Amino acid sequence: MAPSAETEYGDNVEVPDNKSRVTVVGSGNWGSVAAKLIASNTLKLSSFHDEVRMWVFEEVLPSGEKLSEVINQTNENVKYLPGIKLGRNVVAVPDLEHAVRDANMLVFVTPHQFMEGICSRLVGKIREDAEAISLIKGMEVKMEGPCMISTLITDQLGINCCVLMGANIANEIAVEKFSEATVGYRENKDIAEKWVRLFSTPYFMVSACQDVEGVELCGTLKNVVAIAAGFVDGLEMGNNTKARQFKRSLREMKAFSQLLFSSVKDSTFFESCGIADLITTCLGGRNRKCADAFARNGGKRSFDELEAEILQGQKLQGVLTAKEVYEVLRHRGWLELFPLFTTVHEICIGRLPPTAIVEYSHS
Ligand SMILES: NC(=O)C1=CN([C@@H]2O[C@H](COP(=O)(O)OP(=O)(O)OC[C@H]3O[C@@H](n4cnc5c(N)ncnc54)[C@H](O)[C@@H]3O)[C@@H](O)[C@H]2O)C=CC1
Ligand SMILES: O=C(CO)COP(=O)(O)O
Repeated sequence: MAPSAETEYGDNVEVPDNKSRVTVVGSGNWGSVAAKLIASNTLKLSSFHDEVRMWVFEEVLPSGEKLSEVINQTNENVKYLPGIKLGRNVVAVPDLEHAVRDANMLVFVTPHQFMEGICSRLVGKIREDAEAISLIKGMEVKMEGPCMISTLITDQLGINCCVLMGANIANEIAVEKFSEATVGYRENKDIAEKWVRLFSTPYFMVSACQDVEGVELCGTLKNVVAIAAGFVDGLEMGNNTKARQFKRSLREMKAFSQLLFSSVKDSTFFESCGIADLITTCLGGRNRKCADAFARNGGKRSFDELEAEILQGQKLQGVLTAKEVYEVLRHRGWLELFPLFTTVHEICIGRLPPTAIVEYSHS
């Protein structure tokens, strides 16, 4: 690893540090792959420090060892990404404050339901010049209305936040199968391009799109659709039914996004974050898998139970997002405009049977 300014020049000499330091906040399935991607690039790009800190929500493994210690010993996240070397320059850090201290590039990648708590712990603890990017697919619903995770980060921490979304099933990228992703940004194209450089590899092609809300809403809403796709699979309704759902869901995703933010562009739905993520998640994602099991069990086993059994600690985002979307729709009087989103939530909470997924509308 490159020597730090302190070891090279002695403690008393002020050396300007023009290099960026990256911390990944989160170490689940995608968090670990993101750390691996980034770490392969910080070694190559002279504008970044080699070391990538990865904050680990500490847990004790069945062996009695701490997850962060095992990651640092083996260079593998044995729980969330077994069998994949992260890169020796990835350092697992269980203390959140310590993980973010010194970093000017913060990559947030945790299940969305934990972000409010994480942000409140980070207030006053991060560098003032920090830039953030969120890889998190989800949103919060507050009294004032829906709040995207990038907005939560900006509002709570007072920093700019881009997003990175796409057709990105983490286990496939972990073994370096080709995929694309979209960085959504608000105004500062230079920052977006810096994120693009940090993530891009020959097997992970990233492009920038000036539509932060559109990109983030695509990533968020497709998780609701993946639940619907799982119901269709679990009921063995076939490909035509599933394709019909793609059609309907794209329409609802676009209408919902553009009702919330008139700035959302049509073209965003044709980027990796849009149609491509919708398809991959409905074919191979965790939300689809758990919803398939839910429908096969006739809705008699809860999503919480299935999530724990099937995902072994990884988290579903779609069920919670369906509830959050439903709250927005109900509050605004839009339920009837969004029959697919509405029906998904009503099936998840047991108000409707899984078969209702094709009964809601014949449009
Ligand atoms: N896994 C995938 O293929 C992809 C996931 N994403 C998104 O990335 C985000 C993060 O997902 P993953 O990295 O896959 O996580 P995951 O679902 O694999 O893992 C769950 C993570 O949550 C942590 N955790 C559990 N309880 C916690 C608590 N109370 N506070 C804080 N952390 C806690 C666990 O330690 C673990 O790191 C989600 O929004 C997901 O939609 C996006 C693209 C691909
Ligand atoms: O977002 C994803 C792929 O882009 C992963 O989706 P799941 O959480 O359903 O596995």
